[in-house]
Amino acid sequence: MKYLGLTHRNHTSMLTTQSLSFEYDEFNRFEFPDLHVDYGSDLLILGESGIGKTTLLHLISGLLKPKSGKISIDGTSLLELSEKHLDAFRGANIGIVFQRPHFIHSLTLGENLAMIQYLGKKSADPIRIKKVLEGLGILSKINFHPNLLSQGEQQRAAIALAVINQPKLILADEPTAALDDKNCIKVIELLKSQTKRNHASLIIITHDQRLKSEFEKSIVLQSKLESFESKVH
Ligand SMILES: Nc1ncnc2c1ncn2[C@@H]1O[C@H](COP(=O)(O)OP(=O)(O)OP(=O)(O)O)[C@@H](O)[C@H]1O
Repeated sequence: MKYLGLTHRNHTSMLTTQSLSFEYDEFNRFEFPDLHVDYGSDLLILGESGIGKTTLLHLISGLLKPKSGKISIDGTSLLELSEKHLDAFRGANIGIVFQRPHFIHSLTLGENLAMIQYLGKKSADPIRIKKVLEGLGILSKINFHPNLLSQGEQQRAAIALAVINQPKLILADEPTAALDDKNCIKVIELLKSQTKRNHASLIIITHDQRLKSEFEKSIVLQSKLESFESKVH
């Protein structure tokens, strides 16, 4: 495995991963490059379909357990947390923009956000909900059920779900895959501005080459258990 160092290893990292490996089966084995993402920084992780991008994102968020390696987020060693504490840690510190948004369809958009506050053990904060929706240009949809939102509105609502609890780390899985160029840039700008507003760090994983020019730091996952290459533009 080849890995060219990307960011500086230091104690200011929001996220560090070390020697992460994972396997689903003998055909799907992965060794991932070490990541270092500083507080307030962005990182783009590129790679073609099937290379292991979603797997890496699920490892970083604790949804999958690695075969070996270490993950530290804001100084907490993820793999040392019990299941219960891991769920609570994720709810409070990590916001995930999933490839397909995870809404509760029987609740309105506002109620979905209130539910995430509840699950993240945050106090109910309707003012914060309105502020986030306003920042994303969808405050008028607060009382709508998610299936009544357009695709672009659903994408923005997915960002609202990820940032509502002011997570320290925002992970976005293919947030622009289904979007035209104009909306692609818009969504990236929204993710970046929401990240900045929350003083958080942002990791985007994608095969969308259009995003390359939008980020200073990027990593390319090149092939399973072979070579990973990283670049700084
Ligand atoms: N539960 C599973 N069991 C076995 N193999 C799996 C499982 N989940 C994913 N894989 C395989 O692992 C590989 C990596 O999957 P992953 O979803 O991480 O790729 P990806 O880079 O995110 O792809 P895409 O860009 O298409 O979403 C794929 O070949 C996939 O078939």
